[in-house]
Amino acid sequence: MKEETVKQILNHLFSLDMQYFEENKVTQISAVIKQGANQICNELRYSQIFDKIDSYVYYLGQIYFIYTVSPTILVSMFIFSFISNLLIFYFNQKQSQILKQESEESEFKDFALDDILNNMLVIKTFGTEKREIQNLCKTIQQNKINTEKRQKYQKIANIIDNSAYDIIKIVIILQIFFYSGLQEDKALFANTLTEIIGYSYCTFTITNDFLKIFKSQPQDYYENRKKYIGKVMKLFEAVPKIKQDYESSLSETNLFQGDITFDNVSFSYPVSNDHLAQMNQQKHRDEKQKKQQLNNQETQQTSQQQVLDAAQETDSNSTEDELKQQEQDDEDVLNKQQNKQTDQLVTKNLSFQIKKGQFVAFVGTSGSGKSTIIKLIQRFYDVNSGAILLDGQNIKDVSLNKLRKSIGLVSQEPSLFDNDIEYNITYGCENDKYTQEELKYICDISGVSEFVFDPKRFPEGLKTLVGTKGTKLSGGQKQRIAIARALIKKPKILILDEATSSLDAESENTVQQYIDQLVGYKGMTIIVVAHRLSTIIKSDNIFVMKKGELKEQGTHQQLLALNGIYSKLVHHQLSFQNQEI
Ligand SMILES: Nc1ncnc2c1ncn2[C@@H]1O[C@H](COP(=O)(O)OP(=O)(O)OP(=O)(O)O)[C@@H](O)[C@H]1O
Repeated sequence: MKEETVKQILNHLFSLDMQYFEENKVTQISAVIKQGANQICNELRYSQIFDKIDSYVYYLGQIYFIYTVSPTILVSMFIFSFISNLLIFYFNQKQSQILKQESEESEFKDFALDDILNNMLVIKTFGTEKREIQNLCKTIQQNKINTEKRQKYQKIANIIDNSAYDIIKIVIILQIFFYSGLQEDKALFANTLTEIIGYSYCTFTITNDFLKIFKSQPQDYYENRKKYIGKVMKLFEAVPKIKQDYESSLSETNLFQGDITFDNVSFSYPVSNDHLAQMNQQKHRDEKQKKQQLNNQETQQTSQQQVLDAAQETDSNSTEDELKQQEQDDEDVLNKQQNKQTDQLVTKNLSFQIKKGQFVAFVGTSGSGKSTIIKLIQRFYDVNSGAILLDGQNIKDVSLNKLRKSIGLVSQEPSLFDNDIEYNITYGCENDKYTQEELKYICDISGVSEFVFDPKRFPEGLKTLVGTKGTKLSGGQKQRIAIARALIKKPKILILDEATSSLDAESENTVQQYIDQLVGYKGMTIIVVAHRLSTIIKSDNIFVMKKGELKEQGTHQQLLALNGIYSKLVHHQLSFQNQEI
């Protein structure tokens, strides 16, 4: 049941576009899935209460019997059952309030722990181990206090639960003795004693179930439901702006050939929910300030000139009208911005062409939009205006699967799966469709063979486990595995997004040599985003970006001769390197 729920959630997650994952923390999504799946399963179990209809029919018979013997006994049984159940629910409620807090804290503790593990390097560099331990201990301590409190309430609820049933029995016995004193047929009355005591559980169970539906437990239950299932439902409310079609399969011949055209492309990032929330908060703060100012203004005006009251009132009314109008305008702007883009264009009227088999590079200052262009080519986002064409087809009109299968990406910090090297390299091969010769060849051209087949350092060869996020490998090794992983899927376009910029000079040189050898490989188009200009000197075309605009383009020599932005960048880097030396 749980697997099915998790599967449905994951299916939905995979249907969402990259924007969702750029806006939401991975750890939070993971917690929602885990807790939400549990709650959904509980809900399904809870609905089994309605399966008890049979038992209720049976209880009704028992109630009727007690009623015929003595309605007073029946009423007193209900009253006692009701009171004791209320008490039990009260303590259960207390318990679950704390449980809720406890689970929030434990969720927070998990995030804190994840954060520590993900930032181990930063913590060690800054020497903040002690502070991290103290912070985590504080959370754990608070968690412990709440657990103790919850256990106390649990004990009280258990005591009442156990004794309530006995108290009801005593009450029945006392009442029957009282009645038997009045009844003539004492023997008959005594006979019913055992039967009524035997039936006493029915009022207890009925009131308990009744309260479960209408009183505190369902409330707590729905609280939790709101908390976790609500979040899961919210997750299901998220709709992809770009439909994902990861299920369709394609043959290699159907892939794009690698001609890319940007035709007057302008783009700005969509407004994120966080940003919207911030804007809302700012809007409320501004409103408050305006109202305060308006009040001050009114008080001042009244005390200064009473004669002009009437005229002033008109004025202040008009100010109020203006304020209302302003508020309305603000709201309109906010509404318009929902599901819309920010005003800040990240690329502006961008037009260029990349021909099949070319080796091109994007350079420019930080924030000039280079990585955004890469995201747009992969259609992680849709453009505001203009069009991106692949082999002459607008990418909006083609299958996303075909687009993504045609592209191999190597990013700055490639993420590897906690498995062996072979698994990571062949990750993109559908149904393990690859031969050992193919794998060996890919390892050779990507530079993986250079280290992986060294029996001293890698006795397990391709079966060497890489560790979580590839921690057992160096940056250069990880990068070469990422290149091999991209190449084995035979992409028509290979994108290297600052693939070597986080490496040291030596590793960068090694990786760069292998990248250089790939130029012209099977007519593959190679797009490089580079900071170090020495790595792109041989490219067929260099696009120079500044503040989202394409300022220059040409070969290294042509751009140097132009003596423009590129030439300045080159000289800047050269003087910087000389200084370093
Ligand atoms: N997911 C995002 N949401 C909103 N704005 C973004 C997002 N990603 C990037 N930006 C903004 O878009 C602009 C261009 O960023 P981009 O990453 O494309 O630049 P870049 O040239 O690749 O920079 P760098 O060389 O530093 O990596 C920047 O102003 C950046 O703040």
